[in-house]
Amino acid sequence: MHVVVNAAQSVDGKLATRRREQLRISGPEDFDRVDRVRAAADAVLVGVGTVLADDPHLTLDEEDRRVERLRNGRPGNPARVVVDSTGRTPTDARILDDAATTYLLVSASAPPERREALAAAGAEVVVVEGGSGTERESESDGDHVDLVAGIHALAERGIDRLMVEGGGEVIYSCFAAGLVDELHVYVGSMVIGGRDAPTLADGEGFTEAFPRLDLVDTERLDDGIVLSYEVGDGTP
Ligand SMILES: NC(=O)C1=CN([C@@H]2O[C@H](COP(=O)(O)OP(=O)(O)OC[C@H]3O[C@@H](n4cnc5c(N)ncnc54)[C@H](OP(=O)(O)O)[C@@H]3O)[C@@H](O)[C@H]2O)C=CC1
Ligand SMILES: Nc1nc(O)c(N)c(N[C@@H]2O[C@H](COP(=O)(O)O)[C@@H](O)[C@H]2O)n1
Repeated sequence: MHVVVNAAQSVDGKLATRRREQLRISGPEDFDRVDRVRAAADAVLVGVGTVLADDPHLTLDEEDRRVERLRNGRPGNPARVVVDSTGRTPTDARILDDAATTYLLVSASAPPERREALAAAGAEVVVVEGGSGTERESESDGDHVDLVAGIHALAERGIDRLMVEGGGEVIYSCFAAGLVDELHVYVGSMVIGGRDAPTLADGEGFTEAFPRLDLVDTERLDDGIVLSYEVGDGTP
């Protein structure tokens, strides 16, 4: 599985305001780049925090890209994935419409009535049991979905290239589990501020063994810049 993380942040590293409302940091050129990255992916993943805050759709904007995917024997839109331990995704969330397959990765503790309600609303509910048996070590804290096992479950469903769009909690967990291969960050020319505003990587934070990144490209788009990294093996 190849995992690409993409997000947009302010110069001070925030993904949104302290109110956690959706904020357009990217401009049209960057949103077009994001659409290209989505089009190349088999699935786009977000955390339930992003679903609750943004009610995203996570489909392609550009019809030509959908047509090209269909011509190549792929679904018109990439699948959508939400990591949602207890099934908090609202049953009327936009992500549950029929524009694409939507996998909800829940943990074994998700109440059966929530699983049933979400399946009835159109989700493919996948109960992720901890311990994936892959070479990458499980980083589950017991409460959240075990991302390593979750990625394994997605791979079993034919997903080879996964785009992670956030938010900060999930991006941190992906790094902590050693799952990230590429990181693309759009830095918009703005300051958001706020100690409680979400950042690119929240969670517990690292105190050692910081993931090391190789800067492989920079591109000026709109009034900001895209920083593209490959993720190293942890050796400084
Ligand atoms: N500018 C940008 O590019 C983007 C901005 N955003 C913004 O980010 C904010 C949302 O981010 P954030 O609050 O961090 O939420 P996330 O989208 O990262 O979702 C976090 C939630 O996902 C669930 N989860 C399940 N498994 C895991 C796991 N292994 N690791 C971490 N989380 C897990 C948890 O809820 P539970 O315990 O219930 O399962 C957790 O609270 C919003 O304000 C949104 O607008 C979001 C995406 C992109
Ligand atoms: N790349 C990027 N730039 C921004 O400025 C953003 N606010 C986001 N947010 C992400 O995009 C999702 C919305 O997708 P839809 O337009 O609904 O398809 C949102 O949920 C964030 O993941 N991204």
